Amino acid sequence: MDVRQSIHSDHAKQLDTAALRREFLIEKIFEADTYTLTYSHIDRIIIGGVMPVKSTVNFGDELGKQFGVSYFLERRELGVINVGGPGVIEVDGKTWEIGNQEALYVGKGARNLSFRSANPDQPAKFYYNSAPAHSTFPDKKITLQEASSTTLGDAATSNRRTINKFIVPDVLPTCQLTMGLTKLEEGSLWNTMPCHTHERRMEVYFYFDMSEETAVFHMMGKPQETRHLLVHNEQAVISPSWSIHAGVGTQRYTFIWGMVGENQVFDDMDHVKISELR
Ligand SMILES: O=C[C@H](O)[C@@H](O)CC(=O)C(=O)O
Ligand SMILES: [Zn+2]
Repeated sequence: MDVRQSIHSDHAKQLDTAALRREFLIEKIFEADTYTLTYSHIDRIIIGGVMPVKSTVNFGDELGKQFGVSYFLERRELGVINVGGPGVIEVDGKTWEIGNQEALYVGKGARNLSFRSANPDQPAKFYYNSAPAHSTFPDKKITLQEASSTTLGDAATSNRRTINKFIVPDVLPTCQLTMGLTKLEEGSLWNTMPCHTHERRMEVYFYFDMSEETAVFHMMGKPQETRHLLVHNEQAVISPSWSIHAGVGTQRYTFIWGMVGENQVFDDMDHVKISELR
Protein backbone atom coordinates (compact mmCIF):
# COMPACT_ATOMS: atom_id res chain seq x y z
CA MET A 1 0.00 0.00 0.00
CA ASP A 2 1.14 3.52 -0.82
CA VAL A 3 0.92 5.72 2.31
CA ARG A 4 0.80 9.51 2.06
CA GLN A 5 1.35 11.54 5.21
CA SER A 6 -0.50 14.76 5.95
CA ILE A 7 1.48 17.79 4.88
CA HIS A 8 1.72 21.37 6.11
CA SER A 9 1.41 24.12 3.50
CA ASP A 10 4.70 25.67 4.75
CA HIS A 11 6.46 22.45 3.81
CA ALA A 12 4.59 21.91 0.55
CA LYS A 13 5.52 25.33 -0.84
CA GLN A 14 9.23 24.44 -0.69
CA LEU A 15 8.95 21.27 -2.76
CA ASP A 16 10.31 20.85 -6.26
CA THR A 17 8.44 19.13 -9.07
CA ALA A 18 9.42 15.55 -8.18
CA ALA A 19 8.63 16.02 -4.48
CA LEU A 20 5.28 17.69 -5.20
CA ARG A 21 4.39 14.75 -7.41
CA ARG A 22 5.46 12.26 -4.73
CA GLU A 23 3.24 13.93 -2.12
CA PHE A 24 0.14 14.77 -4.13
CA LEU A 25 -0.05 12.78 -7.37
CA ILE A 26 -1.16 9.16 -7.75
CA GLU A 27 0.32 8.08 -11.05
CA LYS A 28 -1.21 4.64 -11.47
CA ILE A 29 -4.82 3.96 -10.57
CA PHE A 30 -5.53 0.95 -12.80
CA GLU A 31 -3.53 -2.27 -13.07
CA ALA A 32 -4.94 -5.35 -14.80
CA ASP A 33 -6.48 -8.00 -12.55
CA THR A 34 -5.67 -6.31 -9.26
CA TYR A 35 -6.53 -3.30 -7.11
CA THR A 36 -4.36 -0.29 -6.34
CA LEU A 37 -4.60 1.46 -2.99
CA THR A 38 -3.28 4.75 -1.67
CA TYR A 39 -3.86 5.51 2.01
CA SER A 40 -3.75 9.21 2.82
CA HIS A 41 -3.52 10.42 6.42
CA ILE A 42 -5.59 13.44 5.32
CA ASP A 43 -9.03 12.54 6.67
CA ARG A 44 -7.88 8.90 6.20
CA ILE A 45 -9.24 8.71 2.70
CA ILE A 46 -8.33 5.69 0.58
CA ILE A 47 -8.04 6.14 -3.17
CA GLY A 48 -7.65 3.43 -5.78
CA GLY A 49 -8.86 1.50 -8.77
CA VAL A 50 -9.94 -2.04 -9.53
CA MET A 51 -9.57 -3.33 -13.09
CA PRO A 52 -10.60 -6.97 -13.46
CA VAL A 53 -9.71 -8.25 -16.92
CA LYS A 54 -9.38 -12.04 -17.00
CA SER A 55 -10.03 -12.72 -13.34
CA THR A 56 -12.18 -11.56 -10.45
CA VAL A 57 -10.58 -9.14 -7.99
CA ASN A 58 -11.52 -9.52 -4.32
CA PHE A 59 -11.58 -7.22 -1.33
CA GLY A 60 -11.35 -9.99 1.24
CA ASP A 61 -10.22 -10.37 4.83
CA GLU A 62 -6.48 -10.04 3.96
CA LEU A 63 -7.13 -6.44 2.91
CA GLY A 64 -8.74 -5.75 6.28
CA LYS A 65 -5.71 -7.17 8.11
CA GLN A 66 -3.57 -4.43 6.52
CA PHE A 67 -5.76 -1.92 8.37
CA GLY A 68 -5.67 -3.75 11.71
CA VAL A 69 -9.30 -4.90 11.47
CA SER A 70 -10.92 -8.16 10.38
CA TYR A 71 -12.18 -6.84 7.05
CA PHE A 72 -11.80 -3.70 4.94
CA LEU A 73 -15.23 -2.12 5.48
CA GLU A 74 -15.49 -3.03 9.18
CA ARG A 75 -15.24 0.69 10.01
CA ARG A 76 -15.33 2.26 6.52
CA GLU A 77 -17.70 3.15 3.70
CA LEU A 78 -16.95 2.87 -0.02
CA GLY A 79 -17.91 4.73 -3.17
CA VAL A 80 -17.18 3.31 -6.64
CA ILE A 81 -17.67 4.82 -10.10
CA ASN A 82 -17.06 2.68 -13.19
CA VAL A 83 -15.21 4.50 -15.99
CA GLY A 84 -14.66 1.38 -18.14
CA GLY A 85 -16.80 -1.34 -19.71
CA PRO A 86 -19.74 -3.02 -17.97
CA GLY A 87 -18.87 -4.85 -14.76
CA VAL A 88 -20.30 -6.62 -11.76
CA ILE A 89 -19.66 -5.97 -8.08
CA GLU A 90 -20.74 -8.63 -5.63
CA VAL A 91 -21.30 -7.49 -2.05
CA ASP A 92 -21.85 -10.32 0.44
CA GLY A 93 -23.61 -12.44 -2.17
CA LYS A 94 -25.68 -9.66 -3.71
CA THR A 95 -24.88 -8.84 -7.34
CA TRP A 96 -24.78 -5.29 -8.64
CA GLU A 97 -24.35 -4.65 -12.38
CA ILE A 98 -22.42 -1.42 -12.70
CA GLY A 99 -22.04 0.00 -16.21
CA ASN A 100 -19.96 2.87 -17.53
CA GLN A 101 -20.62 6.08 -15.57
CA GLU A 102 -22.62 4.28 -12.90
CA ALA A 103 -21.81 4.34 -9.21
CA LEU A 104 -22.18 2.02 -6.24
CA TYR A 105 -22.20 3.05 -2.59
CA VAL A 106 -21.34 0.30 -0.11
CA GLY A 107 -22.06 0.94 3.56
CA LYS A 108 -19.95 0.06 6.58
CA GLY A 109 -20.06 -3.63 7.50
CA ALA A 110 -19.95 -5.30 4.07
CA ARG A 111 -17.43 -8.13 4.38
CA ASN A 112 -16.78 -9.77 1.01
CA LEU A 113 -16.56 -7.73 -2.15
CA SER A 114 -15.62 -8.99 -5.57
CA PHE A 115 -15.25 -7.17 -8.85
CA ARG A 116 -15.44 -8.61 -12.38
CA SER A 117 -15.81 -7.43 -15.95
CA ALA A 118 -18.63 -8.53 -18.24
CA ASN A 119 -16.18 -8.71 -21.16
CA PRO A 120 -12.35 -8.94 -20.93
CA ASP A 121 -12.00 -7.00 -24.21
CA GLN A 122 -13.70 -4.04 -22.56
CA PRO A 123 -12.64 -4.27 -18.92
CA ALA A 124 -14.52 -2.45 -16.20
CA LYS A 125 -12.48 0.26 -14.47
CA PHE A 126 -13.80 0.80 -10.99
CA TYR A 127 -12.40 3.98 -9.44
CA TYR A 128 -13.02 4.08 -5.70
CA ASN A 129 -12.73 6.25 -2.60
CA SER A 130 -13.24 5.02 0.96
CA ALA A 131 -13.63 6.94 4.22
CA PRO A 132 -13.89 6.05 7.91
CA ALA A 133 -17.54 5.44 8.87
CA HIS A 134 -19.34 4.92 12.17
CA SER A 135 -22.84 3.93 11.04
CA THR A 136 -24.20 1.76 8.28
CA PHE A 137 -26.22 3.23 5.44
CA PRO A 138 -27.80 1.04 2.75
CA ASP A 139 -25.85 0.00 -0.33
CA LYS A 140 -27.14 1.77 -3.42
CA LYS A 141 -26.48 1.85 -7.14
CA ILE A 142 -26.69 5.30 -8.73
CA THR A 143 -27.10 5.74 -12.48
CA LEU A 144 -26.21 8.93 -14.37
CA GLN A 145 -29.96 9.73 -14.57
CA GLU A 146 -30.33 9.40 -10.80
CA ALA A 147 -27.37 11.68 -10.10
CA SER A 148 -28.10 15.30 -9.29
CA SER A 149 -26.68 17.25 -12.24
CA THR A 150 -25.94 20.89 -13.01
CA THR A 151 -24.47 22.38 -16.17
CA LEU A 152 -22.49 25.56 -15.63
CA GLY A 153 -19.71 27.70 -17.05
CA ASP A 154 -19.41 29.24 -20.50
CA ALA A 155 -17.75 28.56 -23.83
CA ALA A 156 -16.29 32.09 -23.63
CA THR A 157 -14.36 31.19 -20.47
CA SER A 158 -13.64 27.62 -21.73
CA ASN A 159 -15.38 26.05 -18.75
CA ARG A 160 -18.75 24.74 -19.92
CA ARG A 161 -19.24 21.54 -17.95
CA THR A 162 -21.77 19.30 -16.21
CA ILE A 163 -21.27 18.33 -12.58
CA ASN A 164 -23.00 14.99 -11.92
CA LYS A 165 -23.33 14.48 -8.18
CA PHE A 166 -23.66 10.73 -7.67
CA ILE A 167 -22.96 10.26 -3.98
CA VAL A 168 -24.33 13.35 -2.21
CA PRO A 169 -26.98 13.86 0.52
CA ASP A 170 -29.67 14.74 -2.11
CA VAL A 171 -29.30 11.26 -3.62
CA LEU A 172 -28.47 9.00 -0.65
CA PRO A 173 -27.21 9.21 2.93
CA THR A 174 -23.54 8.45 3.69
CA CYS A 175 -21.38 9.05 6.75
CA GLN A 176 -18.97 11.52 5.15
CA LEU A 177 -18.05 10.49 1.62
CA THR A 178 -19.33 12.47 -1.37
CA MET A 179 -18.43 11.72 -5.00
CA GLY A 180 -19.32 12.90 -8.47
CA LEU A 181 -18.23 13.17 -12.05
CA THR A 182 -17.65 16.40 -13.94
CA LYS A 183 -17.62 16.28 -17.73
CA LEU A 184 -16.23 19.13 -19.81
CA GLU A 185 -17.79 19.99 -23.15
CA GLU A 186 -15.77 19.93 -26.34
CA GLY A 187 -13.56 23.03 -26.42
CA SER A 188 -13.90 23.63 -22.68
CA LEU A 189 -10.67 23.19 -20.77
CA TRP A 190 -10.99 24.72 -17.29
CA ASN A 191 -12.51 23.11 -14.24
CA THR A 192 -13.27 24.88 -10.99
CA MET A 193 -12.11 28.36 -12.03
CA PRO A 194 -12.78 30.69 -10.20
CA CYS A 195 -11.43 28.24 -7.66
CA HIS A 196 -11.99 27.59 -3.97
CA THR A 197 -10.68 25.83 -0.92
CA HIS A 198 -12.77 24.12 1.78
CA GLU A 199 -11.39 24.17 5.30
CA ARG A 200 -13.85 21.53 6.44
CA ARG A 201 -13.05 18.77 3.98
CA MET A 202 -10.38 17.47 1.66
CA GLU A 203 -10.81 16.44 -1.96
CA VAL A 204 -9.31 14.11 -4.54
CA TYR A 205 -9.57 14.65 -8.30
CA PHE A 206 -9.20 11.71 -10.68
CA TYR A 207 -8.69 12.79 -14.30
CA PHE A 208 -9.61 10.43 -17.16
CA ASP A 209 -11.20 10.25 -20.61
CA MET A 210 -7.99 11.77 -22.03
CA SER A 211 -5.86 10.63 -24.95
CA GLU A 212 -2.19 9.83 -24.55
CA GLU A 213 -0.84 13.11 -25.90
CA THR A 214 -2.91 15.38 -23.68
CA ALA A 215 -2.36 16.69 -20.16
CA VAL A 216 -4.16 18.62 -17.48
CA PHE A 217 -2.21 21.33 -15.69
CA HIS A 218 -3.69 20.86 -12.23
CA MET A 219 -3.43 23.95 -10.01
CA MET A 220 -2.76 23.46 -6.30
CA GLY A 221 -1.35 25.30 -3.30
CA LYS A 222 -2.60 28.06 -1.05
CA PRO A 223 -4.41 30.70 -3.13
CA GLN A 224 -1.48 33.12 -2.89
CA GLU A 225 1.19 30.43 -3.33
CA THR A 226 0.09 28.33 -6.30
CA ARG A 227 1.92 25.42 -7.89
CA HIS A 228 0.94 23.06 -10.68
CA LEU A 229 1.12 19.34 -11.37
CA LEU A 230 1.20 17.86 -14.86
CA VAL A 231 -1.46 15.17 -14.84
CA HIS A 232 -1.98 12.55 -17.52
CA ASN A 233 -4.81 10.13 -18.20
CA GLU A 234 -6.16 8.12 -15.22
CA GLN A 235 -4.12 9.84 -12.53
CA ALA A 236 -5.36 11.36 -9.28
CA VAL A 237 -4.39 14.37 -7.16
CA ILE A 238 -4.83 14.73 -3.40
CA SER A 239 -5.93 18.19 -2.20
CA PRO A 240 -5.49 19.10 1.46
CA SER A 241 -8.00 21.57 2.89
CA TRP A 242 -5.59 24.49 2.42
CA SER A 243 -5.14 23.87 -1.30
CA ILE A 244 -7.01 25.14 -4.31
CA HIS A 245 -7.88 22.44 -6.85
CA ALA A 246 -8.56 23.49 -10.42
CA GLY A 247 -7.16 22.52 -13.76
CA VAL A 248 -6.80 23.35 -17.41
CA GLY A 249 -6.43 20.68 -20.07
CA THR A 250 -4.76 20.76 -23.45
CA GLN A 251 -8.05 19.19 -24.55
CA ARG A 252 -11.38 18.44 -22.91
CA TYR A 253 -11.48 15.67 -20.26
CA THR A 254 -13.64 14.25 -17.49
CA PHE A 255 -12.82 13.94 -13.81
CA ILE A 256 -14.21 12.37 -10.67
CA TRP A 257 -14.11 14.34 -7.44
CA GLY A 258 -14.41 12.72 -4.05
CA MET A 259 -14.59 14.55 -0.73
CA VAL A 260 -14.15 13.49 2.87
CA GLY A 261 -14.44 15.58 6.01
CA GLU A 262 -17.00 16.82 8.48
CA ASN A 263 -19.25 18.74 6.12
CA GLN A 264 -21.29 17.42 3.19
CA VAL A 265 -22.79 20.77 2.15
CA PHE A 266 -21.63 20.95 -1.46
CA ASP A 267 -21.62 24.76 -1.59
CA ASP A 268 -19.62 25.16 1.59
CA MET A 269 -16.60 26.55 -0.26
CA ASP A 270 -14.26 29.43 0.42
CA HIS A 271 -14.25 31.10 -2.99
CA VAL A 272 -11.14 32.84 -4.28
CA LYS A 273 -11.28 35.66 -6.81
CA ILE A 274 -9.06 35.15 -9.85
CA SER A 275 -7.59 38.62 -9.22
CA GLU A 276 -6.42 37.44 -5.80
CA LEU A 277 -4.55 34.35 -7.01
CA ARG A 278 -0.78 34.42 -7.00
O1 LIG B 1 -15.87 21.05 -4.04
C1 LIG B 1 -16.35 20.74 -5.20
C2 LIG B 1 -15.41 20.31 -6.21
O2 LIG B 1 -14.21 20.99 -6.20
C3 LIG B 1 -15.94 20.00 -7.62
O3 LIG B 1 -17.23 19.54 -7.58
C4 LIG B 1 -15.83 21.15 -8.60
C5 LIG B 1 -16.15 20.73 -9.99
O4 LIG B 1 -16.45 19.61 -10.29
C6 LIG B 1 -16.09 21.77 -11.03
O5 LIG B 1 -16.18 22.97 -10.69
O6 LIG B 1 -15.97 21.43 -12.20
ZN1 LIG C 1 -13.62 21.57 -4.05
